[in-house]
Amino acid sequence: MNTTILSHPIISHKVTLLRKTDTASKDFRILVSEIATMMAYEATRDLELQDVSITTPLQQMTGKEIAGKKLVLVPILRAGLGMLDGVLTLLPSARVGHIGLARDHETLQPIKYYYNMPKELDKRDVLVLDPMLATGGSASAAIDFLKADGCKRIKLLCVLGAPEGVARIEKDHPDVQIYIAELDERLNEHGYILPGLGDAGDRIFATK
Ligand SMILES: O=P(O)(O)OC[C@H]1O[C@H](OP(=O)(O)OP(=O)(O)O)[C@H](O)[C@@H]1O
Ligand SMILES: O=c1cc[nH]c(=O)[nH]1
Ligand SMILES: [Mg+2]
Repeated sequence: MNTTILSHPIISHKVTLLRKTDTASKDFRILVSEIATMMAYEATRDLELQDVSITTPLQQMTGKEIAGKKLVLVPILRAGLGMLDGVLTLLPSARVGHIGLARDHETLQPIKYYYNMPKELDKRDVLVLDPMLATGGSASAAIDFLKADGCKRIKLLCVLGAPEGVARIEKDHPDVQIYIAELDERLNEHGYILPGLGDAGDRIFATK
């Protein structure tokens, strides 16, 4: 299984606050960002290190630093933008690409309306950011576009995942490592995650 469910009391506490109907957009944004920082911490556990010679105030030593390859963060618009600053807190030198996708309300198919990536994607590791993995259609399409651009190492970070979405990514993209904060129960007839948190984009940007 390529899916890691982050199991941490602080994350659970923050996800519960996110889910509550009466959590205002201002607080919702802060919580998504904080959860994203913690998810990025877990998703970067295997970053390559290299030795570096440094001098402390007392002596010389060989320390460790992150080896050269720059990461690319790819939020799926809109809701993925809510995770971006939180991940950049941990990885301030990362490059950022954007994919705009909106689910058609009837068919639930993702419609692409924007795509802009940094150069040399084939040489970089990519973290795709989207708080919601529902049917998995949007994340799967985003990963298709990135692979078509040469990406070889992709991780997907989502706050909530439905079993249907996790299964879809594991089937379409078995090479992609998935990180979710919590695995929910199922989708409803409109493709919303249950118990879920509603429409993440609308809650982040106060559009409803
Ligand atoms: O797994 P799926 O079934 O594809 O659903 C998940 C997608 O739906 C939401 O985006 P939405 O289409 O609502 O766009 P928004 O971020 O602009 O609100 C969410 O942020 C994901 O991108
Ligand atoms: O529950 C869901 C499903 C898709 N997109 C959302 O924002 N929420
Ligand atoms: Mg939305």
